[in-house]
Amino acid sequence: MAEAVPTFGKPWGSLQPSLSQAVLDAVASLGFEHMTPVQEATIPAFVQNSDVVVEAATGSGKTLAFIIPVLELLQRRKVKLAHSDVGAVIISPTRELAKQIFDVLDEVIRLTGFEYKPHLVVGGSSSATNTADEISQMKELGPDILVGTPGRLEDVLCGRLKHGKKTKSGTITASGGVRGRPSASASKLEVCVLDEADRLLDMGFEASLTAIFSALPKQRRTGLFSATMSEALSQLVRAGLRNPVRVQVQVRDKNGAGDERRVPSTLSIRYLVWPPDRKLAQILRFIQNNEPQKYIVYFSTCAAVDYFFKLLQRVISPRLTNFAGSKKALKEERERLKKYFDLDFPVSVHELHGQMVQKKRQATFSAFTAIPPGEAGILLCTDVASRGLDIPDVDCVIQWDPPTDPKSFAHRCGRTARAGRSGQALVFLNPGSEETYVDFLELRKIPMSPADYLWQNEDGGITTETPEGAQVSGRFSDDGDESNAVLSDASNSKDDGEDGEDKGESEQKKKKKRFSSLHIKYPDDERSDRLLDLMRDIIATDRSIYERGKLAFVSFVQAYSKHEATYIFRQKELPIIEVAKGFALLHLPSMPELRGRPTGRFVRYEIDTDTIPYVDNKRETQRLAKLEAAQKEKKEARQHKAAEQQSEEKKKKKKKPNNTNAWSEAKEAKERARERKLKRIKKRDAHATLEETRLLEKIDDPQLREVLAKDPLLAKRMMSKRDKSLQDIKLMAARQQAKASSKQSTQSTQSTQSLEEVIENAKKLRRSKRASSDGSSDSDSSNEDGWEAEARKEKIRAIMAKKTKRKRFSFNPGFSDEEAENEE
Ligand SMILES: Nc1ncnc2c1ncn2[C@@H]1O[C@H](COP(=O)(O)OP(=O)(O)OP(=O)(O)O)[C@@H](O)[C@H]1O
Repeated sequence: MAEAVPTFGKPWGSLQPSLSQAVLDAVASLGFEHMTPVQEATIPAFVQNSDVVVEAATGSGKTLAFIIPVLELLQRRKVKLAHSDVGAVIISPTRELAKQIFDVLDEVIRLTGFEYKPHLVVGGSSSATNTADEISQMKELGPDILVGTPGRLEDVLCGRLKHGKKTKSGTITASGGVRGRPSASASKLEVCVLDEADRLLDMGFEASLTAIFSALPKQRRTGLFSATMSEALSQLVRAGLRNPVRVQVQVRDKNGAGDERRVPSTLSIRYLVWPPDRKLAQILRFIQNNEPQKYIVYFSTCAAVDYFFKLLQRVISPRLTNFAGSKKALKEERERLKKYFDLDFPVSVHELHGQMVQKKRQATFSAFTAIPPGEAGILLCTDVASRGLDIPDVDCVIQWDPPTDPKSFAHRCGRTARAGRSGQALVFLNPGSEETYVDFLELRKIPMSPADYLWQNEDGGITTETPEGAQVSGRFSDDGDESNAVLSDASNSKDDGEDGEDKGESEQKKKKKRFSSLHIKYPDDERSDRLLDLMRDIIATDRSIYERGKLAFVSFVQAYSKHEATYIFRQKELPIIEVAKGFALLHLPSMPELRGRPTGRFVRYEIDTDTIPYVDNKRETQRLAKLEAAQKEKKEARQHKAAEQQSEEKKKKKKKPNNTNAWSEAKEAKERARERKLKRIKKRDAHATLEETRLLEKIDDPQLREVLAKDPLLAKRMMSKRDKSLQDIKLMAARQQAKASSKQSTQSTQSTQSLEEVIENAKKLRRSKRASSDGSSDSDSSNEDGWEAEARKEKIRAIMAKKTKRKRFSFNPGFSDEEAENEE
């Protein structure tokens, strides 16, 4: 059932089937004369035993759209519930929302006079004892309706896990688990409601929900409620609901005309595309420019909330308790701040995020809700407070940056303009691809229009007029071109050309203007810069803010990469230096995201960060003591290192002469070895000479002796016992010598000739010997030639050998082998 309905519907009494009188009286006591469209469409279907899936804008009255059917269905039961039986379960993703639903339910029950006992079942107890106490209290009470978060409801309805481990998503780990007894019985349950159902799945509660469903009877009514639906939710609908009635409430403008939208028609959403270092000044100017009202400012991380909470507390309401200095100094600081932020009404600052303990969260929520008219309040929070929270009279929602989950955008804005009241929302976008976010939301039926940039005059007054002569210095974006366009052309002419123009053309124009700001040079806002300088001065006096600032910036940059719409929020295009300036950082932290970015535009605050004190005296004393100890330790470590280095050097020095000794020793050893070798050579030479002399002495023939003396090699060969053929030569030579002595011949030549003859004869003799042994008489001239050549070679080798040092002892051991070869 999809219906297009106006903002308010029919009177409560017109509903069919009609509601019980007690319920009608209760809504009348609440001051609600008419149903809202979602109530009008949902209550009859739910009461008539249909499962329902309801999608309606924020603040449209969904809570009563399920609370009333829950009470009516329980009223229609014929059998009363036993003490331990639960008749209805309402599941919510966060504790705050569960508490809020519980409060509305409790109030309506009180007003109806029904005797149902509601009970709140949420996590957050700090100890097991507390949990045990809660369970025993619950058992004693015997509640009929449970309102809670999935994890704790699972414990109550399925039994608490005694052994084993539950994972974040509620499943039990492989080690298995043993559950205790359930604290309440759901076997008679009539109705189960899942509020912010898509969020329940987004937060990973699927396993817990499955466990809870398994403990509920199949014959029950189930209702899913949310302002946004997702594909996962459709799956859950298919799995857990039977023939559900779908209620989708479409919102049109106040006259019931125009385009369908997903946000209330009374909500005006604006965006501001400016460099991110102007956000803080814009927020303060926005507060100053309006009547006292309630603001919610959303940040993407807990650390950012924590930091800006501390900083704004100091800026907006500096007190002696959060100020390190004298009364006079505090007065002076207040005066300085007044120049940039001057209000004639009180403003309180509050924080709410998931890392705060439950008690503090609840206290903040109550304090912010209780801000009286005429006072302003700023609640800084994360998306923990984006869903379902019904804080009365929130006039404006500001988003420091768009949410990582685009679905949260409508929920954040929906904290204002609730139940027909008007409200404003403002979102800051960085120039560049983030401007596409406007079209992205338009496609999701969330229309936005551009906001005015607020300037501050020297007298402190706020204006939308760009100051005359505002300097346009440098280009903001690292990627932009050098176009001379000035932002005022785009931002301050948001309504230009709208009237009387064709819509399509106007859309084109709007888009063109938006994207043109990519290349726009932004006029300097000196007062915004001076305000940031003042913030830095403040931070430099308060260590707790300084430390939070670094964490906040790092967490912000890291969260930026987690945006689901990655094509819009590109880490590379994030103007990170301007973001750091906007966080009023004293210096840039070292982080990978800053690598390769031009950091020249960031001016480091001149301070030794060790000197930044904590305002809290006790903490500062502890820090100083720690610092001193650390410095002492550092000094000692330095001294120790220096001493180590010295001893190392000493050792090296000692080793050096040792090394020289070793080297010289080696040199000496080498020298000695060489000498020994030379000695050996000499000895061998002497021995060889002695040998030669002895051999020569054995030769009787003086001529031969003379020849052989000149050719020691030949002599050696002739004398060698191994060389039989040469022995023969010797004998032959002796015989020839004897014959020749009788003949007359010239002495010098004859002796040589006779030697040649001797050799020739020896050859002949050998040939004849071989021939006789072989039985062959063939002479072999080639053999003769080979022999001669060999003899000559031998002589040359000997001469060569003479030339070397080792001529006398280095007879080539292979020579005889070679000769033997030739012999063969
Ligand atoms: N019939 C009605 N007439 C006037 N005001 C109503 C009516 N029903 C509910 N309201 C008021 O409207 C406000 C928003 O209601 P509720 O919190 O139920 O909205 P919701 O649709 O659940 O919003 P969200 O999606 O943000 O959770 C509440 O302050 C509530 O008191």
